[in-house]
Amino acid sequence: MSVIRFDGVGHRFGDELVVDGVDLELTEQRIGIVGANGSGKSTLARMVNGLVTPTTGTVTFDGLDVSRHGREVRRRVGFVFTNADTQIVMPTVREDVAFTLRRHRLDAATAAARVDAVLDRFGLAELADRPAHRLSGGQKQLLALASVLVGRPDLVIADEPTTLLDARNARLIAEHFASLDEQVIVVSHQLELLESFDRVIVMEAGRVVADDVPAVALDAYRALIG
Ligand SMILES: Nc1ncnc2c1ncn2[C@@H]1O[C@H](COP(=O)(O)OP(=O)(O)OP(=O)(O)O)[C@@H](O)[C@H]1O
Repeated sequence: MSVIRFDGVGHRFGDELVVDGVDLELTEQRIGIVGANGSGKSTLARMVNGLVTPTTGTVTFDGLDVSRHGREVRRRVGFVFTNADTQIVMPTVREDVAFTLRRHRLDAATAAARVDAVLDRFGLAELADRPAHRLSGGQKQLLALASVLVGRPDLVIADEPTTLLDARNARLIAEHFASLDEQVIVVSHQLELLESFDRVIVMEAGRVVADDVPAVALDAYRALIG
């Protein structure tokens, strides 16, 4: 597993301090982040692959300072957003997954085989030639995950990947996240999704207020929100 370190990390948007003095060393395979709305979870997650730069302190991924080596880190760290529509860039399902590989310098046959394998893995093979924007919400989220995983990242970060889905699709996506071989960091309000994880971090007003195995951290969070 990769090692993600936060050393004295803070982030301000204007006058608002949204992440405040965070020190963390993350080495587990499945890491969850929970917290109330506006507690800084998304900002923290986005700092791991340089989508947001810390105002103070440093974030490193396997020793690489993310602020200085953003491109290299982003090659190894995939990001799945809440709204899969924002991630679809190509007309069809197959083209959208293949788009991730455009800079991987693979020959056409190898790239096609990798795309087919990931479409199969997520039950998208039959939809390969469909317009990506016309998939259901659950299928779009699977497509977003497939498009990230085809690039074989070391780490996948997902920011509330089930929020826009109905209960059935939320469960399906949750099961996928719980069974990935890759290292994952998942921000979620769906606490059941994180119960089988290795570690859960609880954020409150930009600070880490609990950091433990899920049974302990999720109880601390439930107590916090009453
Ligand atoms: N680009 C931005 N510009 C200005 N303020 C921002 C920006 N992004 C986030 N914020 C503010 O930073 C604070 C933390 O936001 P963040 O999205 O990290 O919280 P969160 O815990 O993920 O919340 P939620 O559960 O609602 O998604 C909020 O007050 C938010 O309004």
